Amino acid sequence: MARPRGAPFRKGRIDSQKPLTNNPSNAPQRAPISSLPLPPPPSIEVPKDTPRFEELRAKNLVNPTILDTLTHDLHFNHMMPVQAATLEYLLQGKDCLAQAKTGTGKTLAFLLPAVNTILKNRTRCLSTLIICPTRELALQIATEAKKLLQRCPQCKVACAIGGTNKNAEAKAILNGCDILVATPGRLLDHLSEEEIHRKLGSLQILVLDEADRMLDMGFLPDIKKVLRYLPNLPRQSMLFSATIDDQVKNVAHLFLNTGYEHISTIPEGEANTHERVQQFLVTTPSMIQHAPAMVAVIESELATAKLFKAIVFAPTAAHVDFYAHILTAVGTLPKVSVLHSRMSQTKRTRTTEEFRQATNAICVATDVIARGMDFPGVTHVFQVGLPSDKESYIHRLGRTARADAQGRGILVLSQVEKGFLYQLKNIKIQDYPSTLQYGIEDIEPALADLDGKPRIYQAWLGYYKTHMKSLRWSATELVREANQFALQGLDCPDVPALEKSTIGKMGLKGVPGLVIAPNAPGSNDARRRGGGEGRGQGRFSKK
Ligand SMILES: Nc1ncnc2c1ncn2[C@@H]1O[C@H](COP(=O)(O)OP(=O)(O)OP(=O)(O)O)[C@@H](O)[C@H]1O
Repeated sequence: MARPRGAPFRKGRIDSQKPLTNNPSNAPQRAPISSLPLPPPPSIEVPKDTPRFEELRAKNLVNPTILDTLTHDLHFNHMMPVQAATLEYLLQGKDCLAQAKTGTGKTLAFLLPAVNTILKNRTRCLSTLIICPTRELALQIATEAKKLLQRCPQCKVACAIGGTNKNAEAKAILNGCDILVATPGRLLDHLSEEEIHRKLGSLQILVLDEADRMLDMGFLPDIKKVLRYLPNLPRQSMLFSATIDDQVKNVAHLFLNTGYEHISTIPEGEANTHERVQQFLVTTPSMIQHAPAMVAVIESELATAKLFKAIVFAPTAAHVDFYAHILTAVGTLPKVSVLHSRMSQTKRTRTTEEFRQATNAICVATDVIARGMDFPGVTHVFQVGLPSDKESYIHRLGRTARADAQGRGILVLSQVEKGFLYQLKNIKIQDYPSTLQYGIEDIEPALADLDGKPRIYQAWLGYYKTHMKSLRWSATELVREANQFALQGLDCPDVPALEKSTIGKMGLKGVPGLVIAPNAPGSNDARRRGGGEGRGQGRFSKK
């Protein structure tokens, strides 16, 4: 049963073994987070049956300086399986499409051959172009490349990502860099400048990280445009991802030389999530309980965890702000931060860095950090509400249990969203083992000072509109659910009004239950037609 309406926000009270009662005095006592001893981060255990990097020295395949960096500075001794499977092949300059589970060292698998080529035939021109989907990932890859090149200060790494000073980026490229790590949009901006375009004139290596994302319908047109800018010279191309779909296989030939290898370290039919990640499902009666269920399951996990560094994934930036507000209001949880694309790049980069350094923390985020991000020591991944697709589920989950560490993944879905589980065949997800008690009343005090409710409502509507088919909802049902979410889940006094143009863009024109913003052209028309679309007319308000 939920906390009585209006009672104070519950604090740290879930016993993962026992159901809760309403009485806060029954809540198990937990030491404040700040007083918990902090064990060291999980150690990285690389399988010992893979070859050692030193074997590449004996075979004279890698520049000795790079090998010294790997083994002495970075303390990498044994290869990870994907490195063992691809390195010798890639070090010979061949092309490949490579697939390996999340967090298993794909970055080094493409960086090592790239860096080796740079040192072998340094042209003083841009030699390697690495394209990836997000700014954070580009910055991370650039950092990894710099680590690998730490004994070669003459080699430079630059980034071209959106949201930053374009002139400063252009200057770094024009001053001479060996590796450029870029996101597609900003890269195209730069390439339209003749001088920068010329810098790619002797490109030797092209890498598409998160290849399935880079080659999906969203990014493919831009990537094809980039391809047109590249010199018509022999080059080595490498495509890497944890998930490779048919679309990638269909278009891979546009990027890879004929005869390329498709190397996968995931056996046919095996799930591409790790056995090391225990995966659980929390089912809520409806979507309005997503937020209170999230609080309850986080508290439940926290009660038994020695360390708690969690990412909470939410469908939209507005959901992220909403969930972060609710989690912050609990008061007893580790520090909560947010990451989404509506933030300034400076803030995004600072938050990413702080979360990277943290040992006990919660980061609420959109898919902006779902792929590739290597935050050390993430113990839990929570996914609240429908993930956009199976790949998103897998990549988000892959933020924990990296490089052989352990982790837990918890998916919170409402009854109506559970059809999504059919997409996750081969992936073992158990029902959450403890009884959780929660109700919308639990979060009501926090809802009272929640800003931007209309924005959250609109984002909810926009997100679930794209999933109507899988939810088997008509437009009317979608709006009915959205309105219930606004009135009960967000505690709005009335259904928030939407601009007529927004309704049109969503393809929801004329759907009953929507409220058109007052003064917007059309709202009066709608009333004249007897559509009942005015704000707070009773039909769509609480009272
Ligand atoms: N041979 C190695 N020995 C020890 N640690 C390694 C080795 N190779 C990579 N790592 C570490 O493993 C972690 C995960 O690597 P990486 O980020 O490259 O994974 P990934 O496969 O690219 O993941 P994703 O699919 O999420 O993009 C990193 O912290 C990296 O430094």
